[in-house]
Amino acid sequence: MIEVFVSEKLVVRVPCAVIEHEGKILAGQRSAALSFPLQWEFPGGKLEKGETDEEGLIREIREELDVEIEIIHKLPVTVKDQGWREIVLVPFVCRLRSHVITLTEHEQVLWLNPEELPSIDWTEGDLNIIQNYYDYLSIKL
Ligand SMILES: Nc1nc2c([nH]c(=O)n2[C@@H]2O[C@H](COP(=O)(O)OP(=O)(O)OP(=O)(O)O)[C@@H](O)[C@H]2O)c(=O)[nH]1
Repeated sequence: MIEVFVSEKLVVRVPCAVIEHEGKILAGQRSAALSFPLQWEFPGGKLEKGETDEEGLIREIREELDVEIEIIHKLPVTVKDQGWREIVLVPFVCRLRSHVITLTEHEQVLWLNPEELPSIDWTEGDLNIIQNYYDYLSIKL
């Protein structure tokens, strides 16, 4: 895991994936045993030493969902202040390269239409990601 102290605050970089498949987007429900239990997130996680955002994301998605992804587009970074640390969320629009998902960490996943995304209880900061994803879709269309 890469952690950097800036002005005494821990900064943690977390690449995460907005995975598109057949017009829907994957949301993952965090485990009841983790921080922010049962809230929804875009799968991903903290970087390991020496990894780029893209390498870390591909590894995390393999570990969490047992699938391969193709990274399509980087969305703007969203910073989430948790008081004692800052989470720097680095979202990427991705597509599946393999299709059988096996969950190793999440309680469940949902495939949602883009307009359904705000209807579930996301971890704080993710609504920014959703808005940035909408902006990306509007430019793309
Ligand atoms: N993967 C992911 N993490 C997110 C999102 N939004 C968000 O705030 N986070 C936070 O970023 C951190 C990601 O770390 P992680 O995936 O290794 O999860 P973790 O529970 O083991 O970490 P933690 O115990 O340090 O909080 C978590 O604190 C998680 O709550 C998101 O959309 N995707």
